[in-house]
Amino acid sequence: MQLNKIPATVVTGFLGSGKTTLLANILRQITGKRIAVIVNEFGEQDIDSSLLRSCALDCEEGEQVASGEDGSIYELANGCICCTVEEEFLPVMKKLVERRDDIDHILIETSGLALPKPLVQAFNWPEVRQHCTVDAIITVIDGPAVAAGRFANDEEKVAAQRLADDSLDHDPSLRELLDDQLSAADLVLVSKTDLLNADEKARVEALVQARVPASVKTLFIDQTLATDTAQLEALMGIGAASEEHIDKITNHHDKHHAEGAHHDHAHDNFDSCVITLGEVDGDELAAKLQHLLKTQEIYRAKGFAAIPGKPMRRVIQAVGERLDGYFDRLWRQDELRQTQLVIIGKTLDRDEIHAALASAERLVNA
Ligand SMILES: Nc1nc2c(ncn2[C@@H]2O[C@H](COP(=O)(O)OP(=O)(O)OP(=O)(O)O)[C@@H](O)[C@H]2O)c(=O)[nH]1
Repeated sequence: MQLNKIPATVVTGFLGSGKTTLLANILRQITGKRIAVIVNEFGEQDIDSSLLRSCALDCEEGEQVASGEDGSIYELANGCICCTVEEEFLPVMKKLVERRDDIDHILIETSGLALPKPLVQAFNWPEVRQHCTVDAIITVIDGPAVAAGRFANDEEKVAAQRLADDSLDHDPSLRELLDDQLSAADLVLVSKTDLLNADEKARVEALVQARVPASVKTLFIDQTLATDTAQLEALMGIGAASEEHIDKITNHHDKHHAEGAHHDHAHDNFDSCVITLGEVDGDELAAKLQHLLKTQEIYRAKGFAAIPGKPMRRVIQAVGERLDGYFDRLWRQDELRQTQLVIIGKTLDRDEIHAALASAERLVNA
């Protein structure tokens, strides 16, 4: 029976593309809907749920986010949601189904390295199918990163490059991840378009269009989405019932399996580490991190810094080489004032990273 199923929106997209920002905007702006949130992170520290939780509290809408015995936001243990569907995702969905009278919508953020397909297939399990439907799979892609060719060059360039030199093709695991995350999309959001000029926008659009069917819409978004309640509401009412056609979607990952090739998930090539420090000098931390972003293969860094004399915690966000920081909320009395950063990349030298960032701590203690 289709009536009264709880709609679930699955938000997917590469590391740092803007998924948590989208969820935070929805939680702040969509009032009057009780939204349950499931987040899954790659990396051993749940930064996103902390950001979302503080956003949900800011909203002063206690009822807005469905509250569960383990809090309003369900965190799935580290790693990749698509590999742990049965052990982790299904039990959470069963809990939500039990509480279905208190929930109007479910928002699911996959880790930046996950494929949405196995997760959406879980909506066809009898216990879930009866009560929930996937309203849409929304794939967020980082406009500036795609425009810069981080995942794949536009088709003409790729063809020309292949002719010239096979080795010039981009990291195939990133290209395949982009393809696979796009192949499942019911809607594509190109984020950070405030950082794109018209040519770059056109390039990104062409690249997306080459990878999704004509029926899949692409929307360009920027920070103005934060207050565009009508648009945010529209994103949650797409009605795609994605679980009904998910099996038909083919992707590189399934193809490799079908060919019997030994092929790991994209995330198997990625490393992550957590750096924990005490209070740090904010400028020194930024300078050292900026240097590391240039010299190590770091795709993503995020976390919180404790700055001496500052009553608020500082959020640290890095995507590629772009580093950003802002104070989000007061440190709570029961919280340890410490600095904690999750770093995600390839072949990371944890000791070098720790030593570099620890100089920001030494400066405070000097
Ligand atoms: N300039 C600009 N920055 C943005 C926009 N959307 C997100 N960002 C920034 O991009 C960075 C990453 O955003 P997140 O929303 O945390 O990305 P994510 O996809 O959740 O990241 P992971 O969970 O680590 O995969 C943050 O510093 C955001 O502030 C945008 O529209 N414009």
